[in-house]
Amino acid sequence: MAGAECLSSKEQYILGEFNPLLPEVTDYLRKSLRSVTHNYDNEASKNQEDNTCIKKPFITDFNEFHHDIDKALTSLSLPPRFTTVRVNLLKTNVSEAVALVEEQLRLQHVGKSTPLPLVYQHHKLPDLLVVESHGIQKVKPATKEVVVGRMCGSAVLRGAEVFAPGVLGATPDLQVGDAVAVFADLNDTCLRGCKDFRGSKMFLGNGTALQSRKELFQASKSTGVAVSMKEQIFDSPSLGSCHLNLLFLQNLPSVLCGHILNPSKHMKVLDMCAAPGGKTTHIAMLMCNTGQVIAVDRSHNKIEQIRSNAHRLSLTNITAYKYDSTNLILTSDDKNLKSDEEKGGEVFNKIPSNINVDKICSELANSAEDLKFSSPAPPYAPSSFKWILLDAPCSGLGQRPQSHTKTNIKELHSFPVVQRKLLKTAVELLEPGGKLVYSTCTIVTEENEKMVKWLLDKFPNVELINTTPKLGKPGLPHCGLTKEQCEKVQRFGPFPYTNVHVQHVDEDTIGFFVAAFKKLC
Ligand SMILES: C[S@@+](CC[C@H](N)C(=O)[O-])C[C@H]1O[C@@H](n2cnc3c(N)ncnc32)[C@H](O)[C@@H]1O
Repeated sequence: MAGAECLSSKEQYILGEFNPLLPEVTDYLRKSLRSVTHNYDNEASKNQEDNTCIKKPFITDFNEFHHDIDKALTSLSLPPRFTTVRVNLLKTNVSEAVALVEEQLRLQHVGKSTPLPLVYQHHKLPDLLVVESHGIQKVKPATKEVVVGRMCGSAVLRGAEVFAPGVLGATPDLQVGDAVAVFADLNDTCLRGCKDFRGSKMFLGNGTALQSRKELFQASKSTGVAVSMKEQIFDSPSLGSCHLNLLFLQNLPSVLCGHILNPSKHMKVLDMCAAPGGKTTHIAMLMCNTGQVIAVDRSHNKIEQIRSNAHRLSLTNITAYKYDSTNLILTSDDKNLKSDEEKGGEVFNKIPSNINVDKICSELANSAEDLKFSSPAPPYAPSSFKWILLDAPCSGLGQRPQSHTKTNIKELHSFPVVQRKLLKTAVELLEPGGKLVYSTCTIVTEENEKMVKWLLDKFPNVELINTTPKLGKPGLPHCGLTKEQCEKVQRFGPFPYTNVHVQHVDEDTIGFFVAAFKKLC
């Protein structure tokens, strides 16, 4: 495997220098993505032989990518160097938000030798701040160590502290105040309470222990911050708990989705796979807290997350339902049922308990338009919505950073099946003239370009429309879409570089794909 380490051949891994995917998944992607570029080359050379005009590659980045897909996949083990934060413009403005973030960064930066990260408004998304950090740093591991799980490790790489439940192992004599090196267990082999972990691990940085070994492992349930990070090998800012009602940490392409959907105020929007509510709350904010965003997710616990995020951002135009979105269409049996519970939907009160209900009612009364929404529970009649977002469950292979991802080929093949069911439902629920936005956070063509092709073939009454603003690259060629169609969708990653010299925020994001459709009749 050129340019990428295979997990298992080594004990200690270096950030950004290994491919986190299973070998079988790497092979699958190598074929899928390489055949795309090879086909392109074949076509180009055929044109040359025919003496017709030579087609210029319309995806220039993939020229370079073509030569080293394996290297590009190693970028998945690195976090993006640019952290993006959405501003709740209903509660603050961009310059105030920049000042708040800068203040937070100054507090975190005490004692560090690197310059403060830059903070600025995104060049095309008015509600997005970019925090530009310095990427990989040289840090020498402290002698004592703690080992954390992969999820906790990814969070630390994106600027989080180490929380006690994420800690798996620690040096025997660990005391409060000790300097500790933090490692991530890459193969899930570290047992809780381990004293000297020898499995595959990656150094994340040094911190100060806020809990002793005894506190971490003797208590039945350890909570709170276990290690406060001081020097990270990747200097992502820690903004996760900062000004929770004003700022929302969100990846750039996710924020793009809300802008592409661009719903009108006082209208009704369906978010079919909504939890934890990042895009739902953005859409609700873009609608200035008017109208109604119906947020559906099939997981009960995750519905609570939508509710809590809506609450934290003071958004009252979101109604969340636990429901399987593949069954969202009203059938004749459903019509005979009366209550929401009978219909199978679990309703979550859209007004959080500590919000002044009288005030909200009087605000709503001022907006007669809003009153027409009486929180209808699913299922819904066909053609019920003018705006639908389907941020589909996907293989997630664009997420960054990833460490030793467990997704296997069987799982990879399962996602297009559910995506097709959800897309079919979405098209039925869309009213003629309505807009559907489809997105995934994966780089797999079967879930992206090829899914768009499937939809267009299956539903002749649906048209692919342009997505704006343009921040991503066009879709990949030779997946069934024409050049014009490729230019309408947006693809982010995998990027053909693995280091921190990327200059532009739009070229160092998670892997993502977004397409938009209009229903004609
Ligand atoms: C990519 S995540 C959505 C992220 C979300 N849109 C956000 O921006 O915060 C996909 C979600 O789809 C949900 N899901 C998967 N299958 C579903 C189904 N059949 N019906 C409804 N939700 C489903 C999962 O529980 C998961 O929360």
